[in-house]
Formats: sequence, C-alpha cells, structure tokens
Amino acid sequence: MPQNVGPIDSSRTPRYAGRDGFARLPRLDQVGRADIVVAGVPFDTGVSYRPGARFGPNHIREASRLLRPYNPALDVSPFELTQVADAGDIAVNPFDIAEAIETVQSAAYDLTADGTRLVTLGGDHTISLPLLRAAAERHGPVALLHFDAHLDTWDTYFGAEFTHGTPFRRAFEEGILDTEALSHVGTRGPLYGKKDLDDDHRFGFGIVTSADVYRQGVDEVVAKLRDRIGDRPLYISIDVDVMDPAHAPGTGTPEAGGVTSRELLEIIRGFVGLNLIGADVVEVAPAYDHAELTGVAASHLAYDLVSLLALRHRETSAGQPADASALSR
Ligand SMILES: N=C(N)NCCCC(=O)O
Ligand SMILES: [Zn+2]
Ligand SMILES: [Zn+2]
Repeated sequence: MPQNVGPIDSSRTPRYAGRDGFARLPRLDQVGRADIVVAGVPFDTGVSYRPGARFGPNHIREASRLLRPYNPALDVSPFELTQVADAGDIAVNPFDIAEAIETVQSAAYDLTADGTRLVTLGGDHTISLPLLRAAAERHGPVALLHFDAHLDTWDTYFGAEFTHGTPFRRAFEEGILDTEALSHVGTRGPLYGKKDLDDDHRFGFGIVTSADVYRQGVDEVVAKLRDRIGDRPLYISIDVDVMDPAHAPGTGTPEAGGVTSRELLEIIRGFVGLNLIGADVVEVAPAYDHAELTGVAASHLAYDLVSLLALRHRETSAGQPADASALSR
C-alpha cells in the first residue's frame, strides 16, 4: 500500500515558520486525492450579530500548527491511517447568499467524490445547509448531531430565509434530514418565544441542553445520543458558541453558561464507531478571540472529527463498502 503523505515534520521545520494548511497537512493538489479533506468556507454574510467568521478558516489553520500526529484519546494516527489533505477555501460570493450557498453545495459534492469525507471549517452557520444538501445527495437523508447554543431552526431574519439562524429549518423543509435522529446538544439562553421550541420539536429534534450536559455528565449524554443515531449516516455540525464564552470567546453570538472544551471534546470522542460521513466546525470569529482560545479549541475539534473519520475508514475499507451510495455509483 502506498504511504500516505503526512504533515510537515515540526521537529525539522519549526511550526511557526511558513504558512501551512490545516495541521500542516499537504494541500489536496499536492497529493491528487485524499480519503479525508479539510476545506474552509470564508463566509459570514448570514450573521445576525457580530460579523467576522469569514476569517475563521485561516484562524483555525493558524491555531492548528501545534496538533501532533498521534491522537491518544482515540488511539489513532489519523494522517498515517488515511490520506488527509487541506483542500483550501471554497471561494464564495460575499454579496449574494443564494449564490454562495450554491457554490458551497457543488464544491462539497465535488470534494466528496469516490467516498472522500469532508470536514469543513466555517464560516457562519448558513453554510451547513449546502453542506447537508451535498451530504444528502451522496447518502440520502442524514442523521444530524448539532452542537450549538442556538437551535438554528428559526424561520427568517428580516424576511431572509437563508441565514446562520435558519439552516436546520430549511434542511428539514427540504427533506434532507433523517427526522428519526436529530439532536441539538448544548443549547441554552433566551429564545424569541416558546413557539421556537414547539416548532423545533415538530421537526423531530431532541434536545440535550448545556445544563443537561452538566447534570447528566458526558457518558450518559453520549449513550443516549448513540442510541438515537444507531448506524445511520451521521453528519456532525459544531457551532463553537456551544462552548462557554470563557472557552470560545471568538464567536459572533455568545451565550453564557456553555459547555467546556473538555466536555465537548469528550462527547465527540464518544462517537467512535458511528457511521460519520461529514462534519463542520463553524462560527469562529477571530476578531473577538483571545490568545487563540477559540482557534485552538476549533482545531482540536476538527482533529478529533478527522480522527473519527479515519477510524471509520479503516473499519469500512477492511470489508464492507463505506456507504450504500458507493454501491449504486
Ligand atoms: N450562531 C448561530 N448560528 N445562530 C445564532 C442566531 C442568534 C440570533 O440572532 O437569534
Ligand atoms: Zn450558535
Ligand atoms: Zn449555529
């Protein structure tokens, strides 16, 4: 088997030298094809409050230089096990949300040809809609694990349908979600009204609030979520504002009382073995970050997501096809 091209060796080239891709990985054009790609979407035209998430992808890359090749929490060297590459940024129109959404959808679809898995760095939460569309084109309606302070199932803002507060309502309406397996994790804070929760419930979402994580603990939460997901194709969307502003200040709509980065990482690691097919980490807005807190947390989350995908790749390439659509393509 050919050797995978790994990251730049930080014991030879100092990690603060140069300008590299995520985790100092090779660029996709340097390796031709990859089992897992990381791509950025520098877009924040969908935000309702502080702007700046368009600078998120490069901030996460910058903060990812300290990642090392072996992940002890999951006992895996993801870049050895699989070819992982940085596909750069998907260049989207900042003045036309509808066009930006189309660009993201078709780029995500193209990047996931031949079973390649995509981890996307945002960008505001608007981008999860086209990412879910592309995922559903490949796998059919997907289970969704959504980590966020917010529901993001609101209807419109100022009459606009496509915003960072509305992606999952649109996704529900489009029939691209598996409504038996939808969960928000980490929600908290004031809502516009009780109807927000009624609508959300009607779409099929279950809720594990930030307070539930605190009261029940990571293991119980993971067990419940795993039960709900089963072996369905699973998409994970992480809005960094799910973390407390103390852990992730660099974001546009912060809410007090969030989970810690430790809790969040431990929950994500609990999904080993599930049929994860794609993921995003969104809403990193570096202008409000301090000491790269949010960037570091986001880069570690992306690293653990890549690790889960690498483990799943090993499992599936050892026998069965990676997914049902691999048979029909
Ligand atoms: N951060 C995300 N994705 N959504 C927040 C929307 C909050 C609001 O303006 O009501
Ligand atoms: Zn949010
Ligand atoms: Zn969100």
